[in-house]
Amino acid sequence: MIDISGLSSSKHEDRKAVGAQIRAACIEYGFFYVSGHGVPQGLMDAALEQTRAFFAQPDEQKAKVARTKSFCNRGWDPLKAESLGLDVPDNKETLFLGLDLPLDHPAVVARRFNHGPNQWPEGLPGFKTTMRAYHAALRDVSERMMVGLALALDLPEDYFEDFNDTPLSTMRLLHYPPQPVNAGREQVGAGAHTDFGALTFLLQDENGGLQVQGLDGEWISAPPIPGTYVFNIGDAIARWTNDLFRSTLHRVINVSGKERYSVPFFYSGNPDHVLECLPGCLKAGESPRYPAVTVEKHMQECYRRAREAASSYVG
Ligand SMILES: O=C(O)CCC(=O)C(=O)O
Ligand SMILES: [Fe+2]
Repeated sequence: MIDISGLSSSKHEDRKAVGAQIRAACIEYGFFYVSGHGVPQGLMDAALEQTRAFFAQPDEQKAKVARTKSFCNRGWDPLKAESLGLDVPDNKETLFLGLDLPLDHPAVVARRFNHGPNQWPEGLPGFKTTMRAYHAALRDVSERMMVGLALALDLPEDYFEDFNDTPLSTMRLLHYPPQPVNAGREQVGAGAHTDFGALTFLLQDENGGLQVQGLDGEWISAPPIPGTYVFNIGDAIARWTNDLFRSTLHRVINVSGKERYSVPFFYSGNPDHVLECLPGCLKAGESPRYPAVTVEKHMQECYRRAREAASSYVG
């Protein structure tokens, strides 16, 4: 558990102390809980409440905002439309939201990957206002966390300022129906995967089900701790740090017997930003493992791989 409130301190040593904790956790696990993030509890609760309300609607209603109607990957995917483990379909349904940009925004006109407007469901009072406020709050926390990462890597605190410009920042509302305790391989809420982008902040309800792979391959439960986020870094940061920081496998198996809801927020940064080995990440004698690539290209590659795997069993 890392309390990141020190990142907002006026004292450099307070900020640096948080950076040191982030460094240690990212090297060892790539996963930790975050407290002191400043997102009001009421907003976290409201985001989950609205998520339940969205999925409680009949499928015909949800299909009005189907992801297939969006050019920028926003909208609803029904149950079993995705396979994060790249083998069996995930027992979950999802609504993709993101930075809500109008059609005439330069990044949308230029067709930057995944940039564009959200599809907002109708007939859910407070849904749009809540989700917009939640997205803005998580964008703010993400910017602070990028300062934490800069400190963790002994870089200037404003090192990632460009990265934060018009960021790819996807929010997924997720609904996992219950599955049996002895669920076989065919039944997983979300198959084992690493996240594609830079940062993930996971808001989950009280039912649990997230598991993170430990160093010797065992699955460790990451149950909800009220008021906190489960945080992890994704493949972009692993790539950027030449795998000094770990992008760790995780999965979801909902054996609570109840409907489970969660809202991960994925922060991947400005599509034009170039991911290349960061200063200070090479050990003696090591050279960069990955060629430089833009965020956009990196994300497109990750999506393409997932899509190809999914199309092998979905219609
Ligand atoms: O729902 C969760 O707890 C985790 C979801 C997840 O790992 C993902 O969507 O990438
Ligand atoms: Fe994930």
